[in-house]
Amino acid sequence: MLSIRNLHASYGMSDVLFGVDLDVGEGEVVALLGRNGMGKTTTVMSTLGLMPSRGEVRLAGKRIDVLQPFRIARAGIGLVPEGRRIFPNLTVKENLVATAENRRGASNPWTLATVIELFPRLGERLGNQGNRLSGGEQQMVAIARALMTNPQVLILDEATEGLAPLIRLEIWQCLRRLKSLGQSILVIDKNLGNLLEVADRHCVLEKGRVVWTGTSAALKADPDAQHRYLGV
Ligand SMILES: Nc1ncnc2c1ncn2[C@@H]1O[C@H](COP(=O)(O)OP(=O)(O)OP(=O)(O)O)[C@@H](O)[C@H]1O
Repeated sequence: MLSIRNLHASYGMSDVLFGVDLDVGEGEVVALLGRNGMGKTTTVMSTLGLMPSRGEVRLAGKRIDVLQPFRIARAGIGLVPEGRRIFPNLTVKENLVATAENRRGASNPWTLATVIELFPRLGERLGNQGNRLSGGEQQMVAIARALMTNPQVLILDEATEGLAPLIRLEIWQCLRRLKSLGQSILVIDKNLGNLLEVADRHCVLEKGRVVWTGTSAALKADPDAQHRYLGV
């Protein structure tokens, strides 16, 4: 579904990614792992055309690295960004409908009604402004907003960062539900235990290079790699 080849990126003179290859198959959940500063967010930003980069990025077989950033998003990538970035002065409902679309004509598209079914709490908060929500509620809005673009691939950068334990559980449960519905997902998070349980495959970055890829079972069975690359 999403295929990234030989991705290079830099901030000014400083090179940060050195030929990253990454695949998310249809209906697959892939975790992008690595310690702080290894290039995870940069990979996401480059994939979305939000920073200068080079390499080949395909979505459902079509080159998207040649497109303008807003067209990349419209091509079918839904981003839940680090820090959520919901519109603070819009209500929950306005946040959700602002970018909603079903461009590819999904037969069972996400709508306001179905995202509220996924996150009932949002149904009670529809009229609240974004800046009056808890961190967990903001993350639910960010996920629901991305889903309402009916993306081919959903990308979550720091899926549960800074959230209360119970809300984290809800977010992991939501990801399991999305997986069961066949949603392709690329997820970044610090909680390896949850990622091992939810993700099908893992891709580990170290200093802007992919140093390990494999299934959850393979990563579980490789404490050496966990220790070396993730400091576990
Ligand atoms: N705006 C920036 N300007 C210059 N260098 C940056 C900038 N953002 C990130 N970097 C550098 O790029 C490298 C990769 O950062 P990136 O944010 O992609 O890492 P990450 O794996 O997502 O880490 P984290 O878990 O801390 O978010 C780091 O060395 C970081 O210092």
